[in-house]
Amino acid sequence: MNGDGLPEKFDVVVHPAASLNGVLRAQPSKNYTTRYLLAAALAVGETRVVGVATSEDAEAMLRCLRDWGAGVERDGEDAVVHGFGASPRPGVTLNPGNAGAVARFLMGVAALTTGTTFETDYPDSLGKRPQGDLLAALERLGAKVGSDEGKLPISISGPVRGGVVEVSAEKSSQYASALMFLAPLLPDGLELRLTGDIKSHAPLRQTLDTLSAFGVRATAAADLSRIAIPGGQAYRAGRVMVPGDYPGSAAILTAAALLPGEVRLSNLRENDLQGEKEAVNVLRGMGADITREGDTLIVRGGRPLHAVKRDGDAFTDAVQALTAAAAFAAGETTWENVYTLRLKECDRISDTRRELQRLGLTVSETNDSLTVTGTTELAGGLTAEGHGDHRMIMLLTLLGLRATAPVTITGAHHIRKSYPLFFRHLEALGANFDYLPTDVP
Ligand SMILES: O=C(O)C1=C[C@@H](OP(=O)(O)O)[C@@H](O)[C@H](O)C1
Ligand SMILES: C=C(OP(=O)(O)O)C(=O)O
Repeated sequence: MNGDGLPEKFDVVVHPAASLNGVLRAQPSKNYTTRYLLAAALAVGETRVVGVATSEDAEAMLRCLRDWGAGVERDGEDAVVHGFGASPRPGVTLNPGNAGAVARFLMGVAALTTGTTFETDYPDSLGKRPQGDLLAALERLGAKVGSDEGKLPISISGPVRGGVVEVSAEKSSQYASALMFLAPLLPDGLELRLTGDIKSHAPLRQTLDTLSAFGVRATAAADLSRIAIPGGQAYRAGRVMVPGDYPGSAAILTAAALLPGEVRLSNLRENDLQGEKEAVNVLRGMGADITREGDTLIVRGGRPLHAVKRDGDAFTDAVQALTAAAAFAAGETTWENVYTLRLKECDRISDTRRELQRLGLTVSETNDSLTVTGTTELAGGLTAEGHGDHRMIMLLTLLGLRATAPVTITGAHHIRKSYPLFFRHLEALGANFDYLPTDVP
């Protein structure tokens, strides 16, 4: 059993739900948890990170920071971090689990050390994701880098001085964010030139926001193609509060829109840089009834939805959840400019197309888009593959809630990567699940 009271490994049976009703508080943001914990470790002194996520990705960051020499204590829902400043311990092997952002941010910072090795216990997921563009930028700065053809396991040795450096932002924004965390602690800072068609602008702005919260100066062009961070700065220890998580909440909001009832979701501030905040407008554009009262969103569900065509890169981590809305929206919904979804925990274009087709939906893909034709009835009554991907599990769960017969999802424990209480939250709204342990012989 885990903190969520669920088996260590399990498949989930999703029972169709007639309605969803109730009040929830959005969990803490994944992207701000990883950023604030790292920035706290890069500061000298004590930082209290108020309300950190309890997900596997958050744990991965905490574990790696401890291994690098940070003091980390949990105090209720907070983390109290004693940072190592510009001196993470050299000669350490870090395991970032299955967390892409954690792995990449730490790889950037590893250039402060005279040697850090990265290994993952998720060789079939994080182990397959590309790191080459970040490694190339680190090499251009003078770091020594070893890798398995641009993939984990990876070793990085500094020190580096900094200067002007190009980094491709075409496959992931996380490479540039990694260098942004490194920059202020280098003697010469970094003047980053982001090359290629820049993806995931929103997380880059969250990184700038984090630097600013820790007193680090940075300037960025409006299109983010140039980011300058002077060297010789220090991260300022203090107190930061993690806001609510829009990517995970997008799944709750979509579930609430798909079924009759009224759901209130609090802790989602309006003035927030998470791109997945746009999920609210996407759902509204599809016909959902969502209103806001301060930090609370109110969904009155069960309205008929209609298809939309949107650039999904702006809300990359909400595309899977919104695909569940597309599955029941009249017409053809297309998510454009989503090539990078192929490079996440699974191939979120092809694997999604296959799972949805098996469920009876009409779906097509191009290299960088996904199109789903909505249906009024989904039979269900079969087993779908979770692909070890928390966001695929969220999508399939939402489809199961609206299906005629139950849908079973394999490897549903991988939900814990970002949203351990996902099933518990839906249960609180009236949904019904069976958990089938898969770790018993
Ligand atoms: O910077 C971050 O914290 C993240 C950036 C995004 O990745 P890409 O930049 O690879 O799209 C996002 O999908 C990921 O979940 C978190
Ligand atoms: C892709 C994701 O995370 P990461 O890149 O940090 O592994 C995600 O949270 O959907």
